[in-house]
Amino acid sequence: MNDQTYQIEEKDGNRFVTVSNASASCRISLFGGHVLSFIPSHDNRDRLWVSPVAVLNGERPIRGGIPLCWPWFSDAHGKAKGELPSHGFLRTQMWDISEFNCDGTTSEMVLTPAITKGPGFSYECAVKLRLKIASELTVSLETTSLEEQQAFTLNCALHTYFDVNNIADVALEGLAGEYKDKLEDWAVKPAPTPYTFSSETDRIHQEAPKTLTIVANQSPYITIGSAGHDSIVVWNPWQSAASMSDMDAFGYKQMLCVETAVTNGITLNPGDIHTLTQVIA
Ligand SMILES: O=P(O)(O)OC[C@H]1O[C@@H](O)[C@H](O)[C@@H](O)[C@@H]1O
Repeated sequence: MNDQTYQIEEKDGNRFVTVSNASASCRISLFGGHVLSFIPSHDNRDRLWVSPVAVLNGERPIRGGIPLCWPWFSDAHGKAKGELPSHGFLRTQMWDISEFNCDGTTSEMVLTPAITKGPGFSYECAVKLRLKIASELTVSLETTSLEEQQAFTLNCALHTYFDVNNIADVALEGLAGEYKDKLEDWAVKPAPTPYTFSSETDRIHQEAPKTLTIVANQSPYITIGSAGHDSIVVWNPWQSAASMSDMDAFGYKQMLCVETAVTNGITLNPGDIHTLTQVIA
């Protein structure tokens, strides 16, 4: 293993990995297998947002970066709300680095979680998070069924918080068709055109385009590629941020979650591999 181009810092009971190469740098919390920043060298601007008051010591999920949702999305775990953790249990456990390679301009890292079974999910499987850090960041959450006979179904998401500087200047391009509005009891509505933001937003889009663009001040700023998904989730808590202990009251102005997700269930037969990928360019 070439460990010359990443550093590990231990802090508050957590471990943070910084990967740097000629193209970009990327910081990862091993608690959650959670990408915290992605900074391309050409403009030195972080494409990801982390709340200034995020809890990073492992006591709760990290508000910002790329939380991993698995094996269920939100509270869709089949039990009463609150009985099992929102978004599953990958984002609240320690991960290990199992592979690393760097050729100077591209770094590839594979992370593995300690636990893949728990209350609410009892199937045999292996999970890997593959990161490719270059001028683009490619994040792939891979699930392999190790079951011998039975099939199982899961949901998952790359719940990315993009740093948008000022939400009032932002439009999201590429979404069409209908979405389910969590804020209005899952009412089905058409995607707005233009897709801008002026209030709390919590939507599951049923059309799952491969490419979306975050436009800032009428210029394309971030391109989001997606694969292995059936939905796109768009979330901004707006003033509800004021009631979140790990977000400041105006934090919503700087962030937009655009999540590459499976929310309708993917069924894996024995030996099947599912890969959910997001590419941030
Ligand atoms: O606070 P959490 O568990 O990280 O979830 C944040 C948000 O995540 C989004 O994906 C959900 O659609 C929202 O309903 C939820 O509030």
